[in-house]
Amino acid sequence: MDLKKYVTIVEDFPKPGISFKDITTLMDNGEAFKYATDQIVQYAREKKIDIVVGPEARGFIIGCPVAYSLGVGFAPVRKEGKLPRETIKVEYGLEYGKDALTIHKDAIKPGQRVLITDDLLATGGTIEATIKLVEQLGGEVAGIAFLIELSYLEGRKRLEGYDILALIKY
Ligand SMILES: O=P(O)(O)OC[C@H]1O[C@H](OP(=O)(O)OP(=O)(O)O)[C@H](O)[C@@H]1O
Ligand SMILES: Nc1ncnc2[nH]cnc12
Repeated sequence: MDLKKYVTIVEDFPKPGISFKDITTLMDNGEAFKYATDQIVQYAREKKIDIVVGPEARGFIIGCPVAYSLGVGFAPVRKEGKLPRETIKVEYGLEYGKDALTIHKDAIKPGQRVLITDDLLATGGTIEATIKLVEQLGGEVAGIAFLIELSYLEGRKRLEGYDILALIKY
């Protein structure tokens, strides 16, 4: 299936100069969403994953159906101030901004094999921060899966040494 045809490109959103890749037109198509999810599930099975971790908000959309299908848990990474219990925090930069990400301290057990999921790899800041959170808790990043990679932003360079799956590339 050619997943790229389900992504809608919106120029100059949310700021001038950003070519926004809108995945809602992939998600609202049952066949395309299932196909994309199944591709990631297949990848995750080979990696023998114990838990899926995804950053808000779009990392949840990709990660939760994958975790459900694998029969493993999902641990949310959220922006600062959203998780109610004790957290650890990492600051990061975005293609269009700056923020901090947090995870509950007990979300991952030391030695667990983790799949990190997100909709899109841009500069890599979000996933670099997510990796730091997982590793600070003693998790092993066994794989990282995206729907989309913006190759021209070279985010992959920041994730050197990690195994990456990207279903659609620009
Ligand atoms: O590779 P990067 O440069 O870090 O950019 C990619 C991130 O940016 C978007 O999330 P955003 O922070 O806009 O939040 P959202 O998912 O809540 O819309 C996207 O969903 C990725 O998580
Ligand atoms: N160009 C882009 N399109 C969609 N989501 C993004 N997150 C960061 N950059 C993005």
